[in-house]
Amino acid sequence: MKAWLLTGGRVVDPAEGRDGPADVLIQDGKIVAVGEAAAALCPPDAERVDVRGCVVSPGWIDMHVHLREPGQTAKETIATGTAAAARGGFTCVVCMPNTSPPIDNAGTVALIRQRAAEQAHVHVLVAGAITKGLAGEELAPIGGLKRAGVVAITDDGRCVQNHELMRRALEYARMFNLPVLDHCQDESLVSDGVAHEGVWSVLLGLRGWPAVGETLMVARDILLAELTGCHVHCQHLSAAGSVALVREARRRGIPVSAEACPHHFVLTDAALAGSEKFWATDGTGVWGMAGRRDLPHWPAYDTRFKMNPPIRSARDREAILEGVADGTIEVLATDHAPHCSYEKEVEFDYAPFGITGLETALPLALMQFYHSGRMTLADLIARFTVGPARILGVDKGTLRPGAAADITVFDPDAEWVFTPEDTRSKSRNSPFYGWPLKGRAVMTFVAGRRVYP
Ligand SMILES: NC(=O)N[C@@H](CC(=O)O)C(=O)O
Ligand SMILES: [Zn+2]
Ligand SMILES: [Zn+2]
Repeated sequence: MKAWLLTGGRVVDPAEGRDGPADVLIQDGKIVAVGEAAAALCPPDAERVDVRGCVVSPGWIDMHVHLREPGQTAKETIATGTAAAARGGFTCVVCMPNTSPPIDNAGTVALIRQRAAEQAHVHVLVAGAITKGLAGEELAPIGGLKRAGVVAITDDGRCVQNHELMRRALEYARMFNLPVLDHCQDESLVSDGVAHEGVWSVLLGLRGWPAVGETLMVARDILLAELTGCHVHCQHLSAAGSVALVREARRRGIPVSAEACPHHFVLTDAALAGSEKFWATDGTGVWGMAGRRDLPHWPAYDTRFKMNPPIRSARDREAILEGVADGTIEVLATDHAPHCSYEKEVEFDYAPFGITGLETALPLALMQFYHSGRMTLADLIARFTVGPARILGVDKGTLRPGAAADITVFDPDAEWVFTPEDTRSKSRNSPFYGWPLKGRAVMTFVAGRRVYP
């Protein structure tokens, strides 16, 4: 296996408390040395790459991805989804179980792991279901799922409504040392809502989806985490009230964590009224966008802005930004949710929820947190590395010598524009086409192999 020497980059490894210029030597799939020793130990046939101006980071982990296998391969496959991940700077993804059939038994876990071993460009970790068929009625075989290799359980896309069943799920998950990831959503409050319940849903005539529909279930999960001692991780937080509850619960030492997604820390519900209204009312919230003339245009009711949970008010977005910056929200994840064009090209009401995200998360996170001055680079990188690694209990997210060489090299200042022609995903449902982006993955290594470019 080829050896690599990455020279002159800024190595930022929050796990090791390292931030500064250093060379990195990769050999036999592992990190061999970082710093002075790297050049000294470098074998003569190693490929040397000058990465001056770039950041060398532990490989980024995206713990919320829909790869759509088995059963929905018109939207995405393990091969295309992980190619998009590699290109976006991710070296590891956790795939969600809302496939067809769902990942609620050991056989399906084995199938995905085998296909991933053959076809994936990055590591694929599997999340199993909490309940059979994600139906919320009967527990899935949690012990069997664990033995088959899942790293967590979730009914993502759905939320277990029955609190007693959820309590038992947490008790089992704790026995098997699995975190429970929850798509926090009270179905009776959300009902058939399609857009954040607020001024824009009223003006646009879209059925409202109240923030409390999420926050109520976050509260339930905190109480059950306290009762059972099981780690509960709240997925894709979107509402200010949810952030406040998680902050307070973590202060009390309850085993709860949370993630946020780029669309919730970049967009607001004004985007549903079209680009003119969005930029007029909220454009200044996105770092570097104020006053720019090269911004894209989109019409009102554009279904690329429809996702679950919905993009919310400017106040909610601000709370998410604060929560990420102060560590309440320990993880950033994409919730990459590909859908076919024919499914999205319908009236807003009828379109499926979800947007792609693997190829734009890195620049959007850099813009909103690093270029804006809200966070240091090390703290931001931690949200994509040590954060998810800790919650999933996996030995990843560091450049320590001896660790597997999963590495993300990115240029934090590269300016570029994402286009639909240019994606590696099978789907085209990103709201961020045409946006002036800042920051780009330039090279991705998985277990010492270059997987991008
Ligand atoms: N986020 C979404 O809007 N959609 C996801 C489901 C989910 O993550 O809840 C999907 O599978 O399409
Ligand atoms: Zn979800
Ligand atoms: Zn999801």
